[in-house]
Amino acid sequence: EEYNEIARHYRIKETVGSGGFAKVKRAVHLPTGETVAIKIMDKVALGADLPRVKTEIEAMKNLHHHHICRLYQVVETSRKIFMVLEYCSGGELFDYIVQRDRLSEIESRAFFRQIVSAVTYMHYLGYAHRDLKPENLLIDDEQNLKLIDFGLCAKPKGGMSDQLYTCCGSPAYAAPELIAGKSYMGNEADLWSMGVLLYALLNGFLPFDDDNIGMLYRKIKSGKYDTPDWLSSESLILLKQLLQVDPKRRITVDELLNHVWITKEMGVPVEWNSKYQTSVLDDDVVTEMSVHRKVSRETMKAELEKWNYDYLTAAYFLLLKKKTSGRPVRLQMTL
Ligand SMILES: COc1cccc(Nc2ncc(-c3ccc(C(=O)NCC(=O)Nc4ccccc4)cc3)c(OCC3CCNCC3)n2)c1
Repeated sequence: EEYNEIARHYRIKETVGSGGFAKVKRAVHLPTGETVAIKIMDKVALGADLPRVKTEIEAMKNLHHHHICRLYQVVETSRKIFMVLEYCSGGELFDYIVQRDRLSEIESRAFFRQIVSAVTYMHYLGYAHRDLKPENLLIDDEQNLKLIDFGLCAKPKGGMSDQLYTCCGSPAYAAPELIAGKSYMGNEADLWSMGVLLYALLNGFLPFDDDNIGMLYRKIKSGKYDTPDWLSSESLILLKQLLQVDPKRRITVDELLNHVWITKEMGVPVEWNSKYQTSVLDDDVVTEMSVHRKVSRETMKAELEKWNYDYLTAAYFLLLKKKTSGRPVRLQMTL
């Protein structure tokens, strides 16, 4: 009976992944036919971590970016929290790299620019991610990356490093100042993780790796890593600026946006502003929904502008997604 409300509008399919507190299932939004991901969390299992989920949900309501996984709807029952999220049909960037051994500099640059766009957007809104790694970067059906935070680690800037031990998995992407237990700036730590990510894209393996956690920490703090001969000199320069052990000497997002490696063959700096403008409601979608619900456009607009993240918000975002993908803006069965 916990699934009744969610089952009214979604047909639940297979599990696509599970992590500490959550299980993620693929599902179909029945009124639009669109595929979504539903993250299911058990409130009892979450225990003291329940407030973190609420924080994350509020954060996601403010994070509207084409390279950040979108939240469509939240359903809370007595024992469960369901987050209806954007589904990425290409799976994890991690698997994509593993399948190809390593990516070319051209493909690495295309992906890395999207990561820079999403992270810069977050930082400008005052958020740090703290768990940037290929498992938290998903590929959508247009080969675009979508940043997620599966481990409930996204926190507003600044924070204690105990977050790392309690919620973030492998420290292979963690900045030296973070694992040293010092207080640290979330955005500086994100820049380090982006260095580890770029290294993983270009090489197909990690700059700092060891089965022994103590050895791994020593390698991270040393800041020394192998430089295979396929790396270009510009790649080496950028990696050196990102994987700077001293956070105060590390490159900043502003310097990253138009870095010579980032703009090479692209000609333009990274555009980090969001392509989504949620302030103005889309007329076609409002029309389809008001006709379907047999209410006036004004009534439907007023309802949508509450942004309750209920089934109306989900229908709106999913119809809008259909429209931008060139599919008909049509609602099927009763909404
Ligand atoms: C094709 O085969 C496949 C194979 C695999 C996956 C897919 N697709 C597919 N699509 C969508 C998801 C998903 C999206 C968002 C969230 C989430 O937790 N959002 C919350 C969120 O993003 N906060 C946030 C973001 C930025 C800043 C602040 C907060 C959770 C899951 C998924 O998950 C599967 C997991 C499995 C374990 N590793 C991580 C992904 N998988 C498809």
